[in-house]
Amino acid sequence: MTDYMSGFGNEFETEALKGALPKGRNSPQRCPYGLYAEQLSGSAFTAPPGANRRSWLYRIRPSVLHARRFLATQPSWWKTAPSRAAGAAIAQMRWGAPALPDRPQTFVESVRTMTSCGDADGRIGMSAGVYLATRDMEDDYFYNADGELLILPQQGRILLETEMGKIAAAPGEICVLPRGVKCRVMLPDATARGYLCENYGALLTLPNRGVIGANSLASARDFLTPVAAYADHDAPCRLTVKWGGGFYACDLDHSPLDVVAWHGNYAPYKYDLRRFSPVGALLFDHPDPSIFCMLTSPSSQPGVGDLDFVIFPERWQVAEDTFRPPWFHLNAMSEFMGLIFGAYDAKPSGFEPGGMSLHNAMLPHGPDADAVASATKAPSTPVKLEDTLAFMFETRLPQHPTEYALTLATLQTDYEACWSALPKRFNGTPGGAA
Ligand SMILES: O=C(O)Cc1cc(O)ccc1O
Ligand SMILES: [Fe+2]
Repeated sequence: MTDYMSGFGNEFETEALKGALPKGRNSPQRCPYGLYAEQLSGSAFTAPPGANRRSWLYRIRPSVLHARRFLATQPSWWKTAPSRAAGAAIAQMRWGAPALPDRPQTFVESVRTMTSCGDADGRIGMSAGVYLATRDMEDDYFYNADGELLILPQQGRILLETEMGKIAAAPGEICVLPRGVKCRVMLPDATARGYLCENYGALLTLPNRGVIGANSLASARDFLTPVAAYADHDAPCRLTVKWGGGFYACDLDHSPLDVVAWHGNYAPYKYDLRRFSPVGALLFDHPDPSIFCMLTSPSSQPGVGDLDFVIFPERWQVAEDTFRPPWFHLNAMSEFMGLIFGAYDAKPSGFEPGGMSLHNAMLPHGPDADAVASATKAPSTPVKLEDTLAFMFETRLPQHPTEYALTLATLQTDYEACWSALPKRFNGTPGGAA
């Protein structure tokens, strides 16, 4: 049912009907099968090679027939930067996993933004949040004009039916839906919970590996883009568009997922995070987490991410005479974290699968008292961190929690207590207290 092509940012071509792709040109006088040719630009027409992204879609009806009059729909929990909730104090913050709603909500209706930063209109920054879906988007379609969506299933699979093909994703996998690509989200397991990052800035891309070289981390060949799949379905439905932070809907008389063939380098994709090949400390010390960056949205500052998507996968820890968990630190960038499964070494308890934390720019954080107690005594033998998958959305911009985040029932109001049992070890002797 789902089939994929491999590679990252390739020039793909795919047709659901043989001969549907025009040969050797993009916009012939008449397209095969009477299809309409439509270009979807993911970058300025003039963007340099490497950054220039666009695809040609051959569809049953052009998108202008999808866009009747759009009417503003009701406000949602899906917030867009700039947006600041009143009364947010500076604090390290942590939340338990949010519960699924007890009423039916589609993927789009169920998005709850936790933090946002930058400015969607300025094409800078991101938002981080969750989806808590309990209903298929049967006659509901959606596209996001404000940014690309990075979707991380945490509980329950999703079937992301896009106009460029279908993506099936389970916990442990991610998918990316580019700005402007129409979709609906179906729930093979009836409900689905996961994390969502909306990237307003430059398209996510593979980070520079620098001295690591041409291999390791995420490999281009492990990214999967769906083959063309279309619906020739004439029935009433609804298209919702997120544009400039607002939501607008229009009625349609046919499915907008009607692309029979397409070619180009702007398309949705998925990636299995278990394919990531981590590189780490082989002798001593805990390196910076940037070694675990799997995708980045570069900013105008060289080497600095508007958004770095960093994962903490299963791996061996072998460093000798080293405090192995993350160190105490203050970061110029801000860190939103989530946990897909297992436990995170800096927070052996309290940070639960489906939960979240926010360690904002220049706010101190690090391993909790329990992690420190065990890691300072653990033998320096090789240890495998197994059955664990945490991630971080790291951005150069400070993140602002939403009203939803500040009032969520699972907000751990005593989070900072996880450090309060850290003992004073200094006692004037070189060995310190035992
Ligand atoms: O704060 C965190 O838990 C994330 C993190 C992990 C790490 O190994 C080093 C730095 C860092 O911010
Ligand atoms: Fe950190």
